[in-house]
Amino acid sequence: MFSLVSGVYESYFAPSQLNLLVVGASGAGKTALLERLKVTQFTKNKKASADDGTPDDVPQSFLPLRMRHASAAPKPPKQSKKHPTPKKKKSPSSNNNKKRTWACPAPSKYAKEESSDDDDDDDINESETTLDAMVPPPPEPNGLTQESSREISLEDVSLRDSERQPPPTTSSPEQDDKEDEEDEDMQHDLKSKMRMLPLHKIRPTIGMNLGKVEMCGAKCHVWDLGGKMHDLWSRYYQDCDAVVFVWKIVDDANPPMDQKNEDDDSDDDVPLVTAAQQLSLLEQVRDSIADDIPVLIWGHWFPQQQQTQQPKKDPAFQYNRAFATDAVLPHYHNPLMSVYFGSAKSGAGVRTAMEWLIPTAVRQKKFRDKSAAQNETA
Ligand SMILES: Nc1nc2c(ncn2[C@@H]2O[C@H](COP(=O)(O)OP(=O)(O)OP(=O)(O)O)[C@@H](O)[C@H]2O)c(=O)[nH]1
Ligand SMILES: [Mg+2]
Repeated sequence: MFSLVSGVYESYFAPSQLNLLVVGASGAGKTALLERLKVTQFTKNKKASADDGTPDDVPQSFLPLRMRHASAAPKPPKQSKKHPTPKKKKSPSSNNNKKRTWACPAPSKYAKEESSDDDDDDDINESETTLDAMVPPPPEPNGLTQESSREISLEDVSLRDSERQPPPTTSSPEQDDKEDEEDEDMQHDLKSKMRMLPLHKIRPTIGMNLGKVEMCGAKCHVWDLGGKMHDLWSRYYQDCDAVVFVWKIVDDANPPMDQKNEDDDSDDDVPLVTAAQQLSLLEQVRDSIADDIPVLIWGHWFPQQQQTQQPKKDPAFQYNRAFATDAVLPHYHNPLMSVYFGSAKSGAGVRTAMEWLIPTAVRQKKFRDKSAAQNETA
């Protein structure tokens, strides 16, 4: 009887849980986007509910081309609890009030194994985030155990963002703070009494940042992976429900002055990233992610890129040359892939983009769960 009641609750009333993977070239603005998500006010009636498009309602064009979970062991229809999280500790470098913890974003198949003393974490605090977490990636789909995965996991990386020295900057902290205050005026969809972490405090990610954000009624575990670790991204593909590919809008023929060359040894400057490199990365991700996983390409516009080496004659011309939709979207129509533009700094476009992605991901997840259950009974 209890299982029946809990099953009904899980199916119809419990909030959805999603694993959201954020990837993109180093310096593209993934962590900045994560920070923006935490302070963004989403539309109340955009809640992704169980009724938000049942699998039966999915048009033929939404049906997956490759069923990711069809051959794998079916997942439970819902994650009743969130991933196990070791005890939290404050990062020594933390200069704000956010909690910084070490965390393990274990794949959903291990969710059952977590202990009951994690219950106090079940309610996701939207402002709670695990920054700079060095975490073991999910196990390989080829049967590697977690232990063996750890041998080559991100834990092996000895550097932590928090242990680094701040980069040499041309502006003083006072100037940065003043700029941040000025930016307050142009914020979009900001939660009341909330303020985004200042951009100059965001360090390059070594490993992964785990953010827990509630968006459109879904509890999302946001995995923000370091761009320099793209060889390890594939470990997360199997267990994600949606992907955000952060595309920094650049003009290869006219790079901004404040970018550095790849050969520069310093990790702290924003690396030079070209459209060609990003396209190559995007192709790798797209080839590896199952077709039934929604992919949001987030075209990230950095205002300072207007300071290019050559004076621009026509901004519209330059913008069009920098980013053409044809370059990033496949030529076939895939309704599970979309491009949105905006800025993490101001929040412009963030709400709209996520209000497409999250309900789509919830619906796709329900479809996969139902298909997996059908395969099990067949
Ligand atoms: N002006 C401006 N700067 C931004 C914006 N987003 C990020 N930045 C800056 O760009 C730099 C890189 O941003 P990150 O969010 O750390 O980039 P990332 O993709 O997480 O990079 P990795 O962690 O190295 O993979 C930071 O110094 C930010 O301050 C933006 O919207 N506008
Ligand atoms: Mg980062």
